[in-house]
Amino acid sequence: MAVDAEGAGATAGAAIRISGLGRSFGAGDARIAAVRDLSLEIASGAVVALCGPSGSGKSTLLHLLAGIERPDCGQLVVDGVDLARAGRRALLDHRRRVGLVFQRFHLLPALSVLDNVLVPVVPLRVPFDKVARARQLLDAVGLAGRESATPAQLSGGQQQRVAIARALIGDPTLIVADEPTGSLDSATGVEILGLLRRVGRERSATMVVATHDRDVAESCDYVISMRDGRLTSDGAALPA
Ligand SMILES: Nc1ncnc2c1ncn2[C@@H]1O[C@H](COP(=O)(O)OP(=O)(O)OP(=O)(O)O)[C@@H](O)[C@H]1O
Repeated sequence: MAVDAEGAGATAGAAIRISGLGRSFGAGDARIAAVRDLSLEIASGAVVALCGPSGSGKSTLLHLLAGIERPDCGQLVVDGVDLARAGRRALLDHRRRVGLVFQRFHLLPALSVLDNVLVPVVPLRVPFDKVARARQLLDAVGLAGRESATPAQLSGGQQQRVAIARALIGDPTLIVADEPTGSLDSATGVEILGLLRRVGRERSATMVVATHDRDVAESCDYVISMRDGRLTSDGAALPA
């Protein structure tokens, strides 16, 4: 199965090439194959929705893509690096190029909005002014002026905007979002996905979004579905 990039900003060639990918948990009779014999190509810059019932393996696939989990078997090549075989250093470098967005935002409650955005780059030496970049991103997600607020002072949608800014601070080439609208009402969810798409596109980032929400899935370029750890659909573009 192959998923192409649509629209501006895409570069030639697949950013993600997956072949015969497998990941299991547990042992013996309790062994669960969360991802099994999965093959897929996603071109750089594509925005892909990943659908499927609970337990079908979506989060596991996202964790594999992000380099948080290691595959048991198969190939998982992201920007030329096979994460199944990469050494520790290469895996760390990969993780730095991934922006993560979660359903429950995972903001640190004691930190200000600005400091939350800065968290991923605090330990890193980066070729830009971290604070200036964080402020710029907060502006881009519509939160200029709220830098000193704490997460508890923000609505759910605003907290997810902070999480999106945090995901972008390291200039990711891949954005992995696990149910990013799952804690939001549906209008806010579509708005947040629109924002994520816009900021992702501006950076030509490839984006994979796990979602149960049909509206969110339809707003992506492609929809792929999983069941029992396998892909069930062929990644055809949905009609506009
Ligand atoms: N760390 C783990 N240890 C044991 N089993 C796991 C682990 N992670 C995932 N699983 C199992 O793997 C299967 C796939 O889980 P996964 O979370 O990837 O599915 P999902 O499609 O993301 O589900 P949901 O939509 O509910 O988040 C499930 O049976 C789950 O219980």
